[in-house]
Amino acid sequence: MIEKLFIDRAPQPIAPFSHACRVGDLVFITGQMPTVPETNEMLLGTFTEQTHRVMQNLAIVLEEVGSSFEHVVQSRVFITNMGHFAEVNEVYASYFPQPLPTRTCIGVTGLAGGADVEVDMIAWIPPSEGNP
Ligand SMILES: C=C(N)C(=O)O
Repeated sequence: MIEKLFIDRAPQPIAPFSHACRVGDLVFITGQMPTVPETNEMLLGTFTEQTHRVMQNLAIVLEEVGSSFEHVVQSRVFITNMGHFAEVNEVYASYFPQPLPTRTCIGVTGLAGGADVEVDMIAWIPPSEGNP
């Protein structure tokens, strides 16, 4: 069964998608943008600022589905300028315990809403009271 999840606390969708789809103990999370959840406005700051916001948005979704950065198995990072690769990596890595999940980084010509950073993830949902 596929469970399509809508997360109230996360930034609201700016395109036709669910925040996440759960299949068994895996959750597939839509690419998060640097959108501020409280205002639903895009934070178009530096790559560092945008990456923090993106990772904070992913933290909201991970928490709401009963997972965490520790349980991410794969991510994809999209950035509009590979000149900021190192800057994005530093912020990105700071959210994970070691060892890191698998990842692909892709340089793109543009992202929705004029953003410079987008990250999507696949994560495992470990057993818990709500997920026996
Ligand atoms: C923002 C997106 N993740 C999208 O448009 O697909």
